[in-house]
Amino acid sequence: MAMLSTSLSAAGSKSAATLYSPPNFSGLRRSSCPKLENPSSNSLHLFDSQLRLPSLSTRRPCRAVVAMAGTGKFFVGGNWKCNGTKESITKLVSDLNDAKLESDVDVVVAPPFVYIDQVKSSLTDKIEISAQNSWVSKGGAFTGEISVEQLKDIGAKWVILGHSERRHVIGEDDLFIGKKAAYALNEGLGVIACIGELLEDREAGKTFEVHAALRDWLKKNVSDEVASKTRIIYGGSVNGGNCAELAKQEDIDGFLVGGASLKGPEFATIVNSVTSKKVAA
Ligand SMILES: O=C[C@H](O)COP(=O)(O)O
Repeated sequence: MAMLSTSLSAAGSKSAATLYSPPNFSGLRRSSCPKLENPSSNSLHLFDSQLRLPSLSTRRPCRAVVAMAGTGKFFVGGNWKCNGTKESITKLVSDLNDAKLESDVDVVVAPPFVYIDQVKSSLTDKIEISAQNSWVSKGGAFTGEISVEQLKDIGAKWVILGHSERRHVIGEDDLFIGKKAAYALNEGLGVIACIGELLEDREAGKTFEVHAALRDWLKKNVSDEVASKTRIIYGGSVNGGNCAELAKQEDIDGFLVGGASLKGPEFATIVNSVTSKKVAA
């Protein structure tokens, strides 16, 4: 498997939909977007830290206004991973509070557990808080774990599950991640579920095919409504320089950003890349 890159933001789930009272979603997808002339050379790759985006300049612009899936809102999550100190996080929160963010974007940040309370009490309420993990069931004698109930108690609205770093470094598997996701959703926490594509798909530039296949899978195995409501977001070296081009792509309903989310102004640029999605080429 490749490193994490594709995530399902499960805001379409019943529980999360209740939490966020989504407005009328159109669920419209572009149907007339022309195919890339040379998908293998033009397509984006999902990458780890060694790999970088290929040039996007040869990508043929899509002459269509993109209608977002899900709530109709772009979704940008900042995964701070195991980074930060009280001091650096104070600065990051201050930069985010000062930033001008497009209003029609769901913005979420995921600090390390120990800083959630600090962030929650100092960050603008326009940005919601996510955890980076949660326990698979109700809390109890599970040393070192954090329960969904505790996350809700401290004000978190989301949790990232299935991140490749937890799959490959910690050893979590699909079954365990699936149980965690089910528990969190059932308890009313939004889930950002991460699904890595195969390395050979990534290297063949099939990232967008993976996104489309995910949507098709949901359609066939769950329902048209869930397929339409689920936001499929992209993660993997998204930054201030490549976000606008990435945002235009069909079946990219937002981003999960790692390193670039640690810099407030750059993260704001990524959030505001939604404007490029709204512009008809
Ligand atoms: O959770 C985020 C992904 O692992 C991407 O991280 P990155 O933007 O630092 O490549």
